[in-house]
Amino acid sequence: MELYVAPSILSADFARLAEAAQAVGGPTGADWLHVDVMDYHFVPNLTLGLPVVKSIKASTDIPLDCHLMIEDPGRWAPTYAEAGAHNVTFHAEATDDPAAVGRDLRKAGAKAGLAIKPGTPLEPYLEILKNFDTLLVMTVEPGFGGQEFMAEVLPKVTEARKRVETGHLDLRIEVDGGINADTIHAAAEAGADTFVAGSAVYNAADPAAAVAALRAAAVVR
Ligand SMILES: O=C(CO)[C@H](O)[C@H](O)COP(=O)(O)O
Repeated sequence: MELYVAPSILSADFARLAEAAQAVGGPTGADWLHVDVMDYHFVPNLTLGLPVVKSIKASTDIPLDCHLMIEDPGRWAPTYAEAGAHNVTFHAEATDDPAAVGRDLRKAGAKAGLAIKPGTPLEPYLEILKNFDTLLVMTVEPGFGGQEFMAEVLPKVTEARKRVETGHLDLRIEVDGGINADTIHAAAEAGADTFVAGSAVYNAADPAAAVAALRAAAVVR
């Protein structure tokens, strides 16, 4: 599967989000633009919501990868699909019926993503992965950028990759948190194909070049 790099605008200047999107554009730039939505309840941080997602959508052609770190995703996730997000990912821990939310997202016109925190096992969700287009395995505790990569989470990525192969699933396996030039290869070797990177992209002098370098570093030979 083609490797995707998704810069996280959590590490960009929130007063200049259109510029942040433009900074990672171009033929070797971002495959998706990762937009972290936080509500002060599911995680101890607050970022942005629907009006800002709509404005970002209007400012770029890069497909938006919205990561909802919010409570009650059954109520809110489809509204991000209606706002034009390409991919809407919510947390398994935030709902009793993640498969239903995944189905609703597809009905609303988005790709559906299921996220799990570092301490959440994958096993209870293996049988519902057919309702999703992306599995997001968090490699830090959700809430903040700039944290250290948790390599101990990678066996879940490998387990997911095995299920994709044995179950012939059309599922991207995304990792998010602490992804940089030193950690991306281990995540790719474990089976990830989609890589969110915030500080490694937006703290770089040339964010688009940083995206291309990350993609190159992820290649498993
Ligand atoms: O979901 C997130 C935090 O909850 C961010 O996307 C993630 O942490 C990216 O930042 P960095 O690459 O700096 O770790």
